[in-house]
Amino acid sequence: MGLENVKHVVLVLSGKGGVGKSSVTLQLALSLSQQGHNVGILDIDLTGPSIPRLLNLEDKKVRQAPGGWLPVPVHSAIDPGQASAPSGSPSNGASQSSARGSLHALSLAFLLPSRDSAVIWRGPKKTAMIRQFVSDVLWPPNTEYLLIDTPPGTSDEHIAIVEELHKLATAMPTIQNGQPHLNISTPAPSLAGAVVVTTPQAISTSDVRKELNFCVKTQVSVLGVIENMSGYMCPCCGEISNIFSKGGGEIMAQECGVPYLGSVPIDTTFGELVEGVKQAQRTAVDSENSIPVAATELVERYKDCGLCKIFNEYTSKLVSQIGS
Ligand SMILES: Nc1ncnc2c1ncn2[C@@H]1O[C@H](COP(=O)(O)OP(=O)(O)OP(=O)(O)O)[C@@H](O)[C@H]1O
Repeated sequence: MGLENVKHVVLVLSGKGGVGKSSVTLQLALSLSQQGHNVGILDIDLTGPSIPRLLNLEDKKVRQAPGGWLPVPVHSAIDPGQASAPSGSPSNGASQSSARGSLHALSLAFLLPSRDSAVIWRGPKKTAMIRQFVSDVLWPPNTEYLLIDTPPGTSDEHIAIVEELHKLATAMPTIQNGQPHLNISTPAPSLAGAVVVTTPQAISTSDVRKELNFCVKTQVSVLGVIENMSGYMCPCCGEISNIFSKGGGEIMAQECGVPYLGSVPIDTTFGELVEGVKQAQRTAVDSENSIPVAATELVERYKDCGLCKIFNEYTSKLVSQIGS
């Protein structure tokens, strides 16, 4: 069985490419971590993985441990005691930061020889890879939320991941000494549901409706729709201009009878956060955990991004919806 250490699994889906699914996954993860939760990101976009790039971790490789693959650490947890430690105390940077949970990530990109390696796989190979991602990854103990970033559409990767997660949830008891035995030391994670990302335009919402149908057919509950790139927030005055129109995601959610989480404007500070890191900062390595400084500091720098407050609100809603 896999995912023993994971409590809740959330899929991030969209019908169209480029609508900001990976960006939403990343921001949900950063925001959950800021709220003190231990988080994992599993990137199952096998042919176009974006998570390593967004995390500034493109050159990292997965390590193999006796029981499976170890996901790449992005930042470690800081407990409330450490966070409030007086300045001048022995420091790993914790005294300047508030409490937070850990963040780890896994992507096929961390297993490929180079960042330009093309993945040209037919369905069965993709399905086998997804199965391995579910069964052979050693997520750290107490991983509360595993966010799964998916490719656009409803293809092999989606069918495979949902099948595997349903299999875990309905794991049959084994027979031991002639009696049915349920191994309660390896509890199954709950498939909490899906966050569905769209942009406001009809060209995106019409494809996202298919994604919602996929959820119905595969019995995945929809936690909420996010309308991304919903207007542009002026960095000077904060005023929002509706470049790609507005409200299409909310109307679609109403018509399909699923919850609407809210909208996310286009914000240039987010682009600067993930794209604007200079090469020197990308390659500078934090000696303590051998992760690029740009990645370990991402959660702190995200606090200055205009979208941080919005995502904090949406993750709080999700956390209370998912429950314990
Ligand atoms: N709200 C936003 N404000 C500013 N930039 C954004 C926003 N959302 C996404 N972007 C930018 O848009 C681009 C596409 O986003 P992203 O890679 O998350 O899309 P995707 O839906 O995951 O794409 P794919 O088709 O690869 O699955 C990225 O450069 C990202 O930084």
